[in-house]
Amino acid sequence: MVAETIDGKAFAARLRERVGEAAARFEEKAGRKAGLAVVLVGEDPASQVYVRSKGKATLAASMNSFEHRLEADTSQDDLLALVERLNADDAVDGILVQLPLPAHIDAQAVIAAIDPDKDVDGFHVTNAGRLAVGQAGFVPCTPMGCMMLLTDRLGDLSGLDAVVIGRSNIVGKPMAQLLLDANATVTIAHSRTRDLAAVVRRADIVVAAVGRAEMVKAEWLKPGATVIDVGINRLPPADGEEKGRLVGDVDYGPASQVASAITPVPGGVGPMTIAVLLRNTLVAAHRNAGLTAPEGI
Ligand SMILES: Nc1nc(=O)c2c([nH]1)NC[C@@H]1CN(c3ccc(C(=O)N[C@@H](CCC(=O)O)C(=O)O)cc3)C=[N+]21
Repeated sequence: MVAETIDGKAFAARLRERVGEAAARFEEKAGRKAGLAVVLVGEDPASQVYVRSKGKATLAASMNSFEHRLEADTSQDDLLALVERLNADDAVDGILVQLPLPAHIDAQAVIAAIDPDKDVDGFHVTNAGRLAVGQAGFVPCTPMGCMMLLTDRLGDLSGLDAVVIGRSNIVGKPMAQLLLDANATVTIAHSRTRDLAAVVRRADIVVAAVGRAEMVKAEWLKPGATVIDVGINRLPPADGEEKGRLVGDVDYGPASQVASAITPVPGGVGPMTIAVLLRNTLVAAHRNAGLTAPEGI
């Protein structure tokens, strides 16, 4: 079997297009643009790349982008004060504080300071709680993007066996909850799981979110499984390369001979994360303006 590639990049481009059209209609109705504030502390090169691409995508979708770049030695109090200003700013519908933060800052305290109704990352405990009990709120962008790719590909997920590898608050746990809400039978595997290969072998759906390059092997997969690879890992440079290749958590080449469909890295889940962030921001804008968010974005 040769797996079909799930083109997250193309799917995300279509989603951004729809969000952009809806954002233009929002501007007509509300008399202002939707706005996303992104806060970056320090100079981590990878974070700078992400922040730049988020800013570009936000402007391209007819929304305002407010970028706040702070020195690496910014105090927690100064960062909290900025978050408070953004909470109070009516032009700001969504707030994203880029993670990871420098070690001297308590990331949980910063996330807790964000108004839950501007928390377009869905990281605030209020939104985690809303997801856990089935109330409307913001769902973390990466798992939401994975769900869109899965339902687009498979339709109804009822009764399917899903294995999520990884239990982070940002991806693994919310991913498992979304799959459960879609009536899949969900297993969360992690570093202490005994016989991971046997657990993965049962799965119709495998979501890999461990952050270890090419860890999930083709031999572990059930033939015909649908594989969503959340990992983005940079390999050490090979001979003659300046930078190492980007690879996922799944050993893509061999796995694509066993799976029926698989997301590539890059071009899979990553672009979906940004597209869902824009969607969440537009939903926040409608709520903040007292308007109902359109269906189907
Ligand atoms: N508060 C917060 N929210 C986040 O959502 C958040 C964050 N902090 N910190 C960093 C991670 C990482 N992240 C990515 C988003 C898009 C791609 C993406 O579009 N990747 C492309 C290109 C990869 C490349 O070439 O570097 C791809 O996979 O095809 C990747 C990674 C969001 N994050």
